[in-house]
Amino acid sequence: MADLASRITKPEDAPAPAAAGDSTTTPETKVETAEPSNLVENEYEVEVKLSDLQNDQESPLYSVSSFDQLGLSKAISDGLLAMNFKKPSKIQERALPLMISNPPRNMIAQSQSGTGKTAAFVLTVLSRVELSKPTQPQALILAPSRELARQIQMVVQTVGQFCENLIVEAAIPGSISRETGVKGSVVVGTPGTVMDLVRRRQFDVSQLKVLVIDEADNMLDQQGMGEQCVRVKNMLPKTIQILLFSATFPDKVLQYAERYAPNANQMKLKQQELTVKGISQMYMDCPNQKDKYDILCKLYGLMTIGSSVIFVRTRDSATEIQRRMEADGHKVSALHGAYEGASRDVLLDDFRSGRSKVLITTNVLARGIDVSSVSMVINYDIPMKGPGDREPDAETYLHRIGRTGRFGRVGVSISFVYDRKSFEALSQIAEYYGIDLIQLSPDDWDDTEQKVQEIIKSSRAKADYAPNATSG
Ligand SMILES: Nc1ncnc2c1ncn2[C@@H]1O[C@H](COP(=O)(O)OP(=O)(O)OP(=O)(O)O)[C@@H](O)[C@H]1O
Repeated sequence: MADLASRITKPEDAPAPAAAGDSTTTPETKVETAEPSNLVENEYEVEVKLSDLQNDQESPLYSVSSFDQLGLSKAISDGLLAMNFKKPSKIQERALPLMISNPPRNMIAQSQSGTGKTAAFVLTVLSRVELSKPTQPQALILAPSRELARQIQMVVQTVGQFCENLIVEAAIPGSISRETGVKGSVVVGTPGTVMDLVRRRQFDVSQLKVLVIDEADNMLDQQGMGEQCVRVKNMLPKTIQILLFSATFPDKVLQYAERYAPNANQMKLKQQELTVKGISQMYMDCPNQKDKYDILCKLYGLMTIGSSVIFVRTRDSATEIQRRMEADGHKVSALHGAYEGASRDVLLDDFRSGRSKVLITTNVLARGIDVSSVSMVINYDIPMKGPGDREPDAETYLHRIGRTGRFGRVGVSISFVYDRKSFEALSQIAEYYGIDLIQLSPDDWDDTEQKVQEIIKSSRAKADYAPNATSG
């Protein structure tokens, strides 16, 4: 099978694990291979500090300025200080001045997963809100899932903790009382619920100044929530400032985004710049479909060193794997769309706090979810899209693995392949981003364990340098 994939490398050609958080800058960047074993050791002995990364021009966390230079109010700056945000990341430093300047201008902004896009738009929103009108909705942030909407709501509240009278409401199923309607200056919601609230006249959108769409490529996709987002926009004031954010903007969606947010400033990345180097991307060559489950169980010990997310294709397989793993004595949780909202909230809260360490889920949590203790992501099924799941879904792959390696941390992703279709799909994804995947073999468990463990352990060591060990 190896001839199918020039991008998939055997262990002996594998690059040494990357230093935490610096971004891939060129497609062919490889670690020197003269003495690979030494290089690997060196990587783990040298601890990379967040401040070093933020001084490294190649890193997406690099910036030359401080938050003080960005013209934010004292209350907002105090919020950032309380969160221990010392310096902006690249996207924050570059996009913020464009977004908060007047007259307001639209923005389409792309930056790698885990590089602080949320704070970039949250700071803009907080800069625009008049706190003297605390119950008048002035900013609307849309996200694709209830979990992401709740997480963003929490970030707005945390950054805005010193903004007096700031009320941040979540517009997700079951959160807004019919009697009162929406009564906050900042509203974070999912498109369907927002549309219902506006139609029922429970959400006064007449004074909205900013519309943010997070995960915008996914949200504007005509196969997904595109139509709903257009309807929401049509209900809003024509002068509203529109900010579109994502780690991925495939060309087709970008053209559409440019129409949705006309005359926008743009910050774009090249395809080969999208992967985060702190994530060591590996793949497990499973003998067949049936063996995937046993291999997963064998990995269980490694998965619980930090926290892990296992992505599967369907709700049914999430439930089935959970059932089998629990029957085999493993402690895991499953979260997907079939659960009702309140139980989803409890499940994710348990995972955030570390009460549960292994989460089995579908694409519902592929995007945006920020749990910094996640050190491993498993693609139990390679993400596919299109009719009959024919094409590899490169965007979803990137968002899924981006649940680890947050803001300069390191992590591991392991994608399971077992037949020609899954192998080819993964090869195409690797080719698309210009990445070299490291092969793991189920026949050499010592080697597998060593490779994965080294990285996970170094991620724990580096957690000391990170500003907030578990956030969101
Ligand atoms: N300037 C900063 N200094 C320190 N930590 C930061 C800074 N900005 C953001 N962070 C932290 O980095 C983590 C990742 O940020 P965030 O969730 O906004 O990433 P993102 O770019 O939106 O990722 P994704 O594409 O996965 O949605 C969060 O835990 C956040 O608190």
